[in-house]
Amino acid sequence: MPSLEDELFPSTPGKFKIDRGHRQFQRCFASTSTMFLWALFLIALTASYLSFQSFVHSGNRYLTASWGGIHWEKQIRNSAHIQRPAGMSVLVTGAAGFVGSHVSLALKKRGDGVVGLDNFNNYYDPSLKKARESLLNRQGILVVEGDLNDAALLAKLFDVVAFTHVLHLAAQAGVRYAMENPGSYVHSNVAGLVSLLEICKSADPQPAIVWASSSSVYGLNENAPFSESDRTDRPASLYAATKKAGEEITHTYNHIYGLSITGLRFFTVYGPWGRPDMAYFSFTKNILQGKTITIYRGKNKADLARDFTYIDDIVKGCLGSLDTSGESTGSGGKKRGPAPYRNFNLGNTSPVKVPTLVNILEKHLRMKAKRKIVEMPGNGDVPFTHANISLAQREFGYKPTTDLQTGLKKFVRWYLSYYGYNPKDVQ
Ligand SMILES: O=C(O)[C@H]1O[C@H](OP(=O)(O)OP(=O)(O)OC[C@H]2O[C@@H](n3ccc(=O)[nH]c3=O)[C@H](O)[C@@H]2O)[C@H](O)[C@@H](O)[C@@H]1O
Repeated sequence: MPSLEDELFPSTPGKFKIDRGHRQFQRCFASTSTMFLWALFLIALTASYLSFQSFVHSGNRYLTASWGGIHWEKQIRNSAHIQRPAGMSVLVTGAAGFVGSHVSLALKKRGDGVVGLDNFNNYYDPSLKKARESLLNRQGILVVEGDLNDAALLAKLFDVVAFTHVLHLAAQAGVRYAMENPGSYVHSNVAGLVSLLEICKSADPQPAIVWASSSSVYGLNENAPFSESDRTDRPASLYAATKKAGEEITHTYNHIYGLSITGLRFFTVYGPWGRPDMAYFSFTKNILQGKTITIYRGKNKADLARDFTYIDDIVKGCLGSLDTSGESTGSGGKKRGPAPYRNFNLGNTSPVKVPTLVNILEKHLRMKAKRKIVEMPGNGDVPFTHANISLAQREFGYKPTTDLQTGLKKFVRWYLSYYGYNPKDVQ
């Protein structure tokens, strides 16, 4: 009997004499077998294509990912190592940021373990973030480069270290930039937050979470000073709206999964190593360069005012919040009982008008500002902020001690040395 191969590609046509019925049967059999073979061939081809694709995909991840591996895991463990009795191991998101870098150093200094996470985006000069990272590295703190939305990376970090706390400071900050790039606020402050909470809720043990909300949640609130019990349902900017959303989102994770949550409403934080996008920082730069600064003014020519809060006071507030956070009650995605849910104002309690801020800078810089006063554009700004801090005072003894004069003096000194000015030429 001819082989199937012979039947498909006969080497000598007409070699076999077969009757009609038999031939028809053979043709039919041959075409079924052919189809079967083709099908097999196609399945094999598809399977090898798919496995090749998955190899390329995972290979890419290993080739391009800046994280993973035994050495990397060892670095993470060392960085998270606790060096005091009853200390904590804290994952600090936004660790190369202004507040993140200061609190990371304070935690490490008192013997807590710290691992940083930061995506080093270019919202403002990333070299400043890298400089802050170098400071942290020198104190034995590792900052992992990665985004909150990278669930695989977050899961890996929790695989390697059973963090007791997460200090979540990574965010798209800035009130007015939200009109230029709204998507970045949703990406970091909403999607990124949920991505982080998903990992935290599934972790076993679950960490307690302290995170950065904002004084901007008070929006158009007119009760002064602002209390945590005041309305926060009238945000004036998309930035504020995403922070308010964060407060609601964290509430659901507290309610469903038993995560301990503390939201901190920061009031216009300033100081050394600060954010170049903020007014006190850009005013300093422009005054030094002899450029005009724009000062916004509210309705009826009323000056705008902010409850400017010095970074060292904020650091104390963050530490106090972490120390009193209480524990998450769930594990592996299951709630076992109610857990704390708190929101605190961290402000200075003494608002200062923006033109007064400029006067103070002029004094420390010994230079006159070229001022241009313009009506506040409808860009998300609120006329004033003023914190009532009695809740934080009661809960963890929060008491700001640095006034704007003193704080700006320290900032200016840092600014001049960081950017290489000779203070004598200026002051
Ligand atoms: O407290 C907060 O919740 C917020 O504080 C700051 O937001 P903001 O108070 O607007 O701080 P700046 O951007 O430094 O502005 C301070 C004041 O200077 C004014 N300003 C700003 C820029 C400018 O060119 N001219 C000017 O007069 C603003 O209108 C505002 O009244 C931060 O940028 C936010 O990330 C933070 O969440």
